[in-house]
This record gives sequence, structure tokens and C-alpha cells, in this order.
Amino acid sequence: MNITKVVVRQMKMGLKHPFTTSVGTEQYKDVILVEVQSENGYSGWAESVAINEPIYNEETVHTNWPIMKQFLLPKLWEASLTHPSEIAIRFESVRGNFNAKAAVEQAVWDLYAKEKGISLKEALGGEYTQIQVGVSIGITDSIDKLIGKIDSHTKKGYKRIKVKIMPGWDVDVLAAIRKKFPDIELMADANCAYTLQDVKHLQKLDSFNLTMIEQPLAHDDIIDHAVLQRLLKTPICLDESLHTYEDVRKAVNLGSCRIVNLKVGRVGGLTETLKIHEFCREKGVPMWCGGMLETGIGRAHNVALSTLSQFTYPGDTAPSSHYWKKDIITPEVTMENGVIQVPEKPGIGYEVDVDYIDSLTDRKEVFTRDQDA
Ligand SMILES: O=C(O)CCC(=O)c1ccccc1C(=O)O
Ligand SMILES: [Mg+2]
Repeated sequence: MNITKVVVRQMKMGLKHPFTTSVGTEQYKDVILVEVQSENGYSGWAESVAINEPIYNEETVHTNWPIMKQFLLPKLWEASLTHPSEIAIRFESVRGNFNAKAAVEQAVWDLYAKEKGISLKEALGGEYTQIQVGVSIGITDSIDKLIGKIDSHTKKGYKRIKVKIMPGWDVDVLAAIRKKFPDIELMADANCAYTLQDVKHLQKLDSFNLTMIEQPLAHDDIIDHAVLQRLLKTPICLDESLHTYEDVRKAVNLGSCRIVNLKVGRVGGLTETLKIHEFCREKGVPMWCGGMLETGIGRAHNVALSTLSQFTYPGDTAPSSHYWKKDIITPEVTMENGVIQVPEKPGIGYEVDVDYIDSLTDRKEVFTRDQDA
């Protein structure tokens, strides 16, 4: 792969419905897109999961841009690449900035697969031809409203419902959901809203037959989660706390979680993801694909990722129409009876609608090998 040009864009897309969690509300998405082009005319695409404010993690679209420009993109030209796994080694000297690294690395994976004429699924060693889909429902104004949403999403066929919880929006809410829907596959995501002081309160959640509780404690903790997991029957799944293979190894071995939420952007790319996947396979730890309200490009990557064998729980990989009036890929990601069919076409397997992207783009910069040399 001889990468000659990279185009970085920042664009804005309005969400169909605002999305509220314990840390804030998203109404629209500012998105960084990375397009890498090779000598022979192929383009690989990816998006950064970084959002506008540092409320989920420390990265934002504003920090991603200079990090890519100054530190990551120049490493692409250092030498030609034979495989995308070489990128992680080049990026190793840059600390953190996992979202930015992943966006660049994933674009190269797409390019690699397209040059080879294989799907991203095949490039990753994925197995499933279709994936099971769950939905993540934000905090609403009233329990009735939430029940209405769960009802309509269940009727659409989603295989699992995830609700966001926080202190004051938890026990009563889950009790009301279980009363109405005793048998649905249900889980709760706290986005770090509790502390170990809340153990007695969190133990009440054990009575709701939740598949798992996601990230109850601090974003940078794996120690207290191990204490909490010993005091809960419900499996803990970590999201915010896991940035690397090493984090996952420590968390699993400490007993801080029994399930792993994998967001490629959170762990710096697909190469790290494959390492984590292999570890989880050996340990028998189930995984699922998390979501960050991605546009079609990130969504397509998530669909390919979810074909890996250890991804045994439905992911937060709802179809395009759940988020957007019009997505930036064609066809859009669609779901039938809670299932997405995995595309067989090369790379991410969907066409990127560059004209539409251009119409949404606020900022665009082209980087070339020659200009950096
Ligand atoms: O993309 C989706 O539908 C999942 C949405 C979601 O839960 C989420 C969205 C933004 C930031 C963090 C999270 C999370 O999983 O914690
Ligand atoms: Mg989460």
C-alpha cells in the first residue's frame, strides 16, 4: 500500500432525536472523517468517534485534528505499508489519543481490503454473515415516554434493549420496564454515574434480570469495579475504562468485568481490537460492539467488526434510519427483524456519498506525502 494522500474533513449531522446520558445530551454530531488514498486510486474511509466535548472521554473533534495533522499522518508516509497492523507500531510513540489513532488506522484497513478486493469482514477474520442488533435508548422526560420508546423498538425487532441510567433514574425506571416487558433482553448503561458508596443501591438492580450493567463506576477505574462485581449478581460490562489490550487483560483477570464492550475508536484501532478479541476468546469472555452514534462510515466498520466470533451479544449497531434522516453511505445500513446482513463487497462494503459529505463539511484539509517530505 502506497498512501499518497489523506483528506481530513469535519462535518456536522443533526441527530433525528436528541440522545441523553448521565453525562449530557447530544443533538447533533460533529464528525471527523479520514479518507486515505493510495497510488492506484483506491480510497479507504473511517470516522473518529470523538464528539464535540470531552464528556465521554478526554478527546474531542478539536483535539483530533491537530493530533492527526502533527503526529499521526506524517507517520503514514515514513515508509510504504504491507499490512494495516504496521500502523499500530508506528503510532505507539504517541500516548493516548485512541480515537484519532483508530480513525486513521481504520481508514487504512478499509483501503487495504479494497486493494485486495476482499470485505473488511474477511480482512479481519470475521465469521458471521449477519449480526444481531440491540438499541441504546437515552434518558427521557418521563418513564411513560421511555416505555413507549421501548415498545416501539421492541416491535421493530431489536434483539436487546439498553437503557441509560443515573442516580434518580434507575430502580423505579427498571421496575416499570420489567413490569411492562418481563421477558425482553434488557441491560443498563450508567456511563460512570455511581461510586462504591452506592453498592447497596446498585444491588437493587440485581432483581431486574439484566443481561449486564455497563460501566457503573468511574471512567478510569478497574479496581472498584472488581469490588463491586463481587457484590453483584448482574455481570458488569466495562466501556469507558478499557483503552488497550492491557486494560482488558487486567480488568478480566481482576474480575472487574465479565463482559467487554468493544469500541474500536476507544482502543486505538482494529489491530488492538483483534488482540483483545483473541484474549477474550481464550478466556471465554463475551464481547459486543458498542456505538458512539456513528455515521454510516463508522457504522459500516462496526458491522464488519461484529462478525468476529466472540461478539456473541447484540451490539449498539442500530440501522442508519435510527439516527439520521439521510446517511452518508449508500445503501444505508438496514435492519430486518433485529438483524443486519453483512455486506460482501470490498472494504467497508458500502458506497461513500462524497457529494453529500461535501455539502455537510465545515472544514477540509488535504495532506500529501510530498508536502510532508
Ligand atoms: O451508538 C449508539 O447507538 C450507542 C449510544 C451509546 O450508548 C453511547 C453514545 C455516545 C457515547 C457513549 C455511549 C455509550 O455506550 O456509553
Ligand atoms: Mg457505554
